[in-house]
Amino acid sequence: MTTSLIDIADGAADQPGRLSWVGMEGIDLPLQVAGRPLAGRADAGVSLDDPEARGIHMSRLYLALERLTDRELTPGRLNEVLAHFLDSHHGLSQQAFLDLSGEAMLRRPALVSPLAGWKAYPFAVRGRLTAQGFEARLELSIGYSSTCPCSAALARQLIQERFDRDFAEQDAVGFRAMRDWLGSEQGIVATPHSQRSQAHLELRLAPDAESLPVVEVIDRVESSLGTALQTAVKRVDEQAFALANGQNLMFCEDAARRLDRALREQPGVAGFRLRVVHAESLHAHDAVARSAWNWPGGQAG
Ligand SMILES: Nc1nc2c(ncn2[C@@H]2O[C@H](COP(=O)(O)OP(=O)(O)OP(=O)(O)O)[C@@H](O)[C@H]2O)c(=O)[nH]1
Repeated sequence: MTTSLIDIADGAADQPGRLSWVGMEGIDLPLQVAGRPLAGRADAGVSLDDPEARGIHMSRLYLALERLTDRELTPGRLNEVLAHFLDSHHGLSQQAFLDLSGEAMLRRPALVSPLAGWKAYPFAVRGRLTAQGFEARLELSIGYSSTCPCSAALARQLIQERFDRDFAEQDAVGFRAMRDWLGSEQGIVATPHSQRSQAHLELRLAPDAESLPVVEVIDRVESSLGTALQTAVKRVDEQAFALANGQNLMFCEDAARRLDRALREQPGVAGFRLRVVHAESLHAHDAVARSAWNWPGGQAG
């Protein structure tokens, strides 16, 4: 004889009331993003709109996540799972939520040498299914290098002053002497400071977006900044990186404006909010700039 298991979640609530979100946070979930498997995390929930119901059915949400594990993550698949959340909570819930996060691994080529290496890009995908329909957001954090334009100008000024001192006595400076001086630490007396910086993006995906534009956005951001963090590096790559930094001197305002312009043209993106953080080596606090376009409330903050 089998005993039927008591199910108190099916009973009435001690204290009736609606809840805006009920579910589970921090579920381990293998995902596939940018063509590769990764260790992901999921926060899955629904609203509890029946004020009398004691609880939702956590296991139904948990089991629905399984269909995300063996295929590339797409907005369509996110929508499917959210629809399943609501179908399995008919009469209880009218809104479904699913946040997925992890680190996308991309292989990035060196600047000059034929080498390549791996870079991890933290991401989150946030899906909502409500009476207004399906909405998906993609969040990405992308590291880059920024060299301070003010520091670069001040360093150039010091180099000029050093030049004045070293060559003031001479009417004409010979090519060879000048060349040697430019190649010496005694001549190039100062260098500008640069910092490892981060662009944090929140993107509203267009309703017709068929895929997550993870690689496309990362490529666009890195090419618009010009100073992507490198992976495998030989000296020839390091020299190219030094040139790229010198040709792309950036305050945080410059970086934010570049990204704002680049992301407005990104197919599949209907709006965004961005924040760039320059972890200054000049001082112990960060320089930060924010921007937003087609963002609910117009908020950049
Ligand atoms: N609703 C709810 N369930 C919880 C919570 N903490 C743990 N659970 C457990 O989650 C398990 C799964 O719940 P259900 O999905 O309702 O499981 P079930 O009744 O076997 O499955 P169904 O027949 O599909 O409803 C139960 O054993 C609950 O006790 C909680 O805070 N709220």
